[in-house]
Amino acid sequence: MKIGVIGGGAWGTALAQVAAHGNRDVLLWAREPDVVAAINDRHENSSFLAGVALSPTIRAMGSLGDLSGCDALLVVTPAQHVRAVLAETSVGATPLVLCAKGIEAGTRMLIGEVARQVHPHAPVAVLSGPTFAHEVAAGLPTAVTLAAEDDDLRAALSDRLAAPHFRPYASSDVVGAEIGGAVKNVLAIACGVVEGAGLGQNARAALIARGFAEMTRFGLARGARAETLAGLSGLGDLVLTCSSTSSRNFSLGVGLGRGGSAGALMADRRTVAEGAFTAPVLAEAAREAGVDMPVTDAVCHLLAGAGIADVIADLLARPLREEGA
Ligand SMILES: NC(=O)C1=CN([C@@H]2O[C@H](COP(=O)(O)OP(=O)(O)OC[C@H]3O[C@@H](n4cnc5c(N)ncnc54)[C@H](O)[C@@H]3O)[C@@H](O)[C@H]2O)C=CC1
Ligand SMILES: O=C(CO)COP(=O)(O)O
Repeated sequence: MKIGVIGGGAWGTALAQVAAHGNRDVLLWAREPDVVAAINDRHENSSFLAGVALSPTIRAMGSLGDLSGCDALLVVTPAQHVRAVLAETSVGATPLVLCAKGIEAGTRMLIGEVARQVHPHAPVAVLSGPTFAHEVAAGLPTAVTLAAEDDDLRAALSDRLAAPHFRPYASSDVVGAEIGGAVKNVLAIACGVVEGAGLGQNARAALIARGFAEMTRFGLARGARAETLAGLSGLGDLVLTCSSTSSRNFSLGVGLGRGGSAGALMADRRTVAEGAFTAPVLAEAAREAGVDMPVTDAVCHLLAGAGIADVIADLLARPLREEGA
């Protein structure tokens, strides 16, 4: 199975490195000519994944047309760009493995829904989980959820992408795998705020637990399975990104918690903090589904410039409720 990767950011590059395990050929499309040149000439991506010696069997290209002939395409651009990039890619019935974590603004579509709309004949899979790109690229042990409805596709992709340090767990719950990854980015911003504002470890643990309740309510309303939400792509990734400044979303939250404005914190950054884009659309989608997501709403207010003290006070002043409700 010849793998093509769409997106030469940190995660696309790390996944190309995984797929190149055992000196297998991998094609990688990157948007930036300097990234294409650095990968082909020096086997490095100093722009997005500095300090990693890439496999020489990874070949980078600047034209999406060069990916034709691949047996599966990993889609690893930021969520808000997936539609445009897929529309430029000749896909046909080639399986698409979606690795971006987010919900499309405007349409409120999960990325799998976007992919199916743009390429109705392409089977869709989702790869998601607790996976800091730099750790994966360094060969540290990592486990992910690999979800696809089709049994054969799931097995073929798991076999092809598994490596001694990279362990996919198969699932047929595509929607569940997607929702965990999208929602945890928003909750990671909230946990970063707790850190930045010095609200303490108790508050962070409470946010993780109540955030997971929120993720579960939304996921179940959208057809996800509870065990997927409690697995690697849901709870696993939530715990990772809510506890480390290696997370761009958590770091954005730390900045907000210290009193920075979202605009200033997001300006000029070359890397993506998906939660900032997902939060408003997730809040809309939750309202549409009749699901209460107070932490997500709080993140939206903070991103829109509300003061931390007011947002925290509002969150804590909500009526008391049953834990399982
Ligand atoms: N970095 C990580 O550790 C992980 C990232 N992800 C997800 O992977 C996706 C990609 O993130 P990263 O690789 O981290 O990106 P990154 O933050 O390292 O780099 C930004 C990427 O955005 C691309 N980009 C910017 N403008 C674009 C446009 N108009 N059209 C297409 N692409 C554009 C850049 O070419 C670059 O590849 C995100 O959804 C992220 O949540 C998932 C798991 C781990
Ligand atoms: O998704 C990730 C780890 O699983 C990366 O998180 P950040 O995008 O917050 O850095």
